[in-house]
Amino acid sequence: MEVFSESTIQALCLGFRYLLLFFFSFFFSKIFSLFWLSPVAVRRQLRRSGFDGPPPTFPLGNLTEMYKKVDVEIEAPVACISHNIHSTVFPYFARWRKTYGKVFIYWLGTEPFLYIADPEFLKKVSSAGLGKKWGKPNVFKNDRKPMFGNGLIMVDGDDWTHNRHIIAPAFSTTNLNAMFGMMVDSTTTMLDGWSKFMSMGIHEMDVEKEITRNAAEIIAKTSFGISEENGKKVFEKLQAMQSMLFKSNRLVGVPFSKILSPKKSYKAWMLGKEIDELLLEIINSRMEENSESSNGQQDLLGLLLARNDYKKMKRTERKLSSRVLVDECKTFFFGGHETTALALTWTLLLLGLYPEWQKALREEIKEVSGGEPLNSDMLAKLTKMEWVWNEILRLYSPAPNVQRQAKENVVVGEVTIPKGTNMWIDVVGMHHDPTLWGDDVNEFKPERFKDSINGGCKHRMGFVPFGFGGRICIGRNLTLMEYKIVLSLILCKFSISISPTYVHSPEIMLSLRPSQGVPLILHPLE
Ligand code: HEM
Repeated sequence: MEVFSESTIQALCLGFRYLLLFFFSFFFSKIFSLFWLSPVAVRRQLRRSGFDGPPPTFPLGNLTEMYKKVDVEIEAPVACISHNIHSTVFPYFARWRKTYGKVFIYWLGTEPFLYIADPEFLKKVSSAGLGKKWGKPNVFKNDRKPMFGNGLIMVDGDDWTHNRHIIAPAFSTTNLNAMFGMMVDSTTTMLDGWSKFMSMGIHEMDVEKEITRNAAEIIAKTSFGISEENGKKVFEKLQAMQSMLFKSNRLVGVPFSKILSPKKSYKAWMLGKEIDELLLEIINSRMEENSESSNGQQDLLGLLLARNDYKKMKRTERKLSSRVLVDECKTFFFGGHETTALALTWTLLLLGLYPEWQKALREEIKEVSGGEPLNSDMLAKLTKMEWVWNEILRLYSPAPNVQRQAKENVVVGEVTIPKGTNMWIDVVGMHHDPTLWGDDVNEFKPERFKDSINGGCKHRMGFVPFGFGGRICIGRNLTLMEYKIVLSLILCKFSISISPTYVHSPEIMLSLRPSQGVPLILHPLE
């Protein structure tokens, strides 16, 4: 018996075809609108507001020009080290600035970015961005997910306010002082290793590697109470992921770019998963113990876990999920060691280059400590060291840029920045701008910070190594303390000079790093 007549079946097939056609048209029109029409509308609006920039192509935006190979002259070692690094690390920005000025639009794929190297404009943006108008760019949240997840550095809105409020007490003076001993111990162990090498006649070493490992150990112990062995595992995997995600040019902002490099995306995802599992194990065992760290003070993980204790929670508060806990740990593990290690590494390089400053710092340490072991009160008196610290953060800012995204239309002075527009604040560009700092902008002159916390910069927003506004770096006091401890201990034990094998070629790999390491020659002091 026939259930459907032939004509009914034909009508059903036709209907199905129309449905499919409708579905595909709808899907493609959505994609077209999302990745083409909306960006074009944003571009028109920005141009109407007076922002120009290099013309983008679809779907790469300006990536082709950004990734164009430039003949970077690997600088001659040591004798010709120049601190004029902006056009080396951001050649495309240096080029575009000549044509379009210090504020212009460029495109990462189909994502509009407002490039900013004008502190006055940044000031206006910053004061217009109170509340929740500015957040972190979705394109980076997605791209850097395996690295930071929804940790403090990436999260926005109420979640950011909530998490920052919980985390801030971990950086109180009491907690920082309690970390002092651990920082000294880790560093002393590292330096004992250096002394052993020297007793075997080995005087040259790549200090970047050593300092980075030490900084990772310090953050693992002080913030999470993690054993050296577990800390090392997390550290190695994070390093592998960083190199995978940021070492080569990628199609950030290009629609479906992850599908275009499936192997890389899969590897990054796998590494992210392995780190998450390791951290989850650590979190669970801390939960079983007690939310207090072993030495009685509340470290970062202790605070996060205590916050999750039902007995201490307010009725309106939400519990932090395991996902959030893992993401915060990842964020702090990475953010907490890499930048500090780089600041120290660049410092050692420059102290090798300017022995008069090495001598001045050594004398200051001697004067402040009177030959006694360092303590936290002494650190505050190391003022010349603080000038050097600031000058390093100016010339070789470990965080070379800061980004934001307009979460709604934002009025900045006379212009409206449309919702969805990203901002790229070129920290290196501002720190090397002669109109802000004078003709000696590319010289190493720590004394410029002697009488001014801004180093004599003509605009207070021209020096922003730790970002600005409410989202200023939460770890800035911790990092300065670690910097002073590690540097003091090194300078008291060794003299530093630069190895003739050193090649000066700073590169951006998320942070600003020496691409070929920093081989130094060390000698024990009498
Ligand atoms: C020389 C060392 C450091 C530099 C140059 C540095 C730089 C920065 C910058 C520029 C920002 C602002 C990012 C933005 O606004 O988008 C930031 C935020 C942050 N930093 Fe640091 N940082 C350093 C050390 C540290 C340390 C030691 C930690 C942790 C122990 C840390 C944790 C964070 C976190 C969690 C944020 C996000 C804060 C928020 O959005 O509320 N940083 N850092």
